[in-house]
Amino acid sequence: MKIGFIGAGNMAQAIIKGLVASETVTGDAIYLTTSTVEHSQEVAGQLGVHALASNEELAKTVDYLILAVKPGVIPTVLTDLSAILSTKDLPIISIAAGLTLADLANLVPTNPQQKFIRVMPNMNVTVRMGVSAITANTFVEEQETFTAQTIFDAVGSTYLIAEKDFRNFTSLAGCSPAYTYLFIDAMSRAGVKNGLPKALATKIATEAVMGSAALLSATEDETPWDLIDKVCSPGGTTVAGLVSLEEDAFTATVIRALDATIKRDEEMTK
Ligand SMILES: NC(=O)C1=CN([C@@H]2O[C@H](COP(=O)(O)OP(=O)(O)OC[C@H]3O[C@@H](n4cnc5c(N)ncnc54)[C@H](O)[C@@H]3O)[C@@H](O)[C@H]2O)C=CC1
Ligand SMILES: O=C(O)[C@@H]1CCC=N1
Repeated sequence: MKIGFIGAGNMAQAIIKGLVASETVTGDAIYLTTSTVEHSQEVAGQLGVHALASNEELAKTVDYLILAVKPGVIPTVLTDLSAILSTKDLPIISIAAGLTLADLANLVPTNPQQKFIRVMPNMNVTVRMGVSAITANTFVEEQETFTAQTIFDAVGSTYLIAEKDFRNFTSLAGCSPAYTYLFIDAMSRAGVKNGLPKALATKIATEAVMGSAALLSATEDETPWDLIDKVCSPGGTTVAGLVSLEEDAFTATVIRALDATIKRDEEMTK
């Protein structure tokens, strides 16, 4: 199976690295294009995959096509592929935020039965701990959805969800690595304020967050609040910090931030 990536920036590179590391496909089965041939060759060389000269050539070559360009670039890319898509049965996977299956279908008027699969991954695919949502239009066969799932299972976990839940999923998984890094960095700055070197403080905060997530993930029937209670010694240090966080509306602030991502996704769809 040959997989093609149109666009090879943050996300495509993360997926390719994870896919190759998982040995689901070899670098030899992966093809990419970027905005210039020189850049494509440079990135492909770094990743050990093939660069092709144009998006048209890529679409002719591969069995599955992954659109990994910014959402605003997708209309141009699909218009350029219109002729090929009218003759070739080529499932297209889009990872773009804010573009629905219906939006994508409207961009390929030459093939009213064009197969589109929508995936919302996150950056953690780089270390094969991504969380990806998958949905497909009615023209996609079960086996093809399964193949898309296999690609993203190789770089983390996948959830087949209804398209109506994509925005919610994007806020919880697609965007949240950025918020988690912000939290880690904030803790690390506190460490610096109180005398530790930045690199050491960041390493400690990162490992603390990683271990906390691993513990929560490993517990079968405990909620985050059950674990919070276990960390808070009566009259101790943690509860003092917890009260301070909630005085500053930590939970409400996070919910407001995720609501903002959903609102932005809605705006991008219009
Ligand atoms: N960055 C993230 O954490 C996530 C991003 N996404 C989605 O992934 C997509 C890509 O995002 P990033 O990788 O962050 O963007 P990026 O800006 O890092 O990469 C975009 C790539 O597209 C290439 N490109 C631009 N025009 C092109 C054209 N006409 N033909 C071929 N290649 C072209 C650029 O050279 C670059 O390699 C977006 O649609 C975004 O919504 C989805 C989930 C997470
Ligand atoms: O910021 C964005 O729009 C993309 C989608 C999810 C993560 N990054």
